[in-house]
Amino acid sequence: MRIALFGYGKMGKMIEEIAKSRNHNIVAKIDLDTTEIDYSQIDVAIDFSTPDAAFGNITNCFKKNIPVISGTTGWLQQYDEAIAVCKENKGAFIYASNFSLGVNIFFELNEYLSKMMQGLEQYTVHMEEIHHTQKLDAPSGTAITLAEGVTKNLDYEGWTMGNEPKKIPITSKREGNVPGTHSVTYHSAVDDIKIKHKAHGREGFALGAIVAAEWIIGRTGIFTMKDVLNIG
Ligand SMILES: NC(=O)C1=CN([C@@H]2O[C@H](COP(=O)(O)OP(=O)(O)OC[C@H]3O[C@@H](n4cnc5c(N)ncnc54)[C@H](OP(=O)(O)O)[C@@H]3O)[C@@H](O)[C@H]2O)C=CC1
Ligand SMILES: O=C(O)C1=N[C@H](C(=O)O)C[C@H](O)C1
Repeated sequence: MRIALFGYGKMGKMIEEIAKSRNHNIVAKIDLDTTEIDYSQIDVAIDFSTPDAAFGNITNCFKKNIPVISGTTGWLQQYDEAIAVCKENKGAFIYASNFSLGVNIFFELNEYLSKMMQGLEQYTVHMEEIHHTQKLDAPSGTAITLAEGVTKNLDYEGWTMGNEPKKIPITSKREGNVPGTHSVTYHSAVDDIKIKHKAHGREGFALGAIVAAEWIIGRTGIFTMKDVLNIG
């Protein structure tokens, strides 16, 4: 596959390493300073850039009929608009707040647990995410997906980083070089039930993005990692 990397930071570099080990070619590394892109050389675009850059990068690829794998978080207020551009151009797209196999299993576990907690009014849920200090967005995209998983089954209306009634509280911590730790806790007066995922590095995110890129070639439509991994 001829891959274009939109964003050549921590994730872009990790994806390059794993892509090469799977015999793919990196034909473009697009960063803030890039002035020209030769779209004719690209089979698939992988975007791990910034909240401000993602929408433009993704929709420009759709307009050039290039399938897109998007891992950038913090830009989802423009998600519906991006989907419209994708559909207009009969494109192919996967966005995931987290591409690792482990977190996608954790997403399923989170939904299953929230279903089990239905009717147990003595428990309240809260979430915590811990990431490195360079992270631009908070809460993490993964924490937002976890909160959305809980609201499917329990009587909460979204999430909050403060203390609002009916919303799931999310605490965001920024520490050193932490690649990503997420936990979901159900608290009662007598006990806590807690599930946790801890990434040891960025390899799992990068491998998942490449597996998604391999999978999307030749397909048209909007997909998720559930389609790619066939889990749940
Ligand atoms: N879905 C998932 O599994 C994961 C998602 N992420 C998300 O991916 C994103 C990137 O993370 P990470 O690699 O750690 O961040 P980095 O800051 O290390 O890298 C982002 C890169 O994007 C570049 N950039 C800035 N503007 C543009 C532009 N217009 N076009 C292309 N690139 C641009 C930055 O360049 P410069 O430094 O010059 O500004 C930088 O090199 C974040 O949103 C993060 O939350 C991260 C890990 C896993
Ligand atoms: O910025 C990061 O590093 C990460 N971002 C994603 C998120 O916001 O959930 C995924 C992962 O946790 C690492």
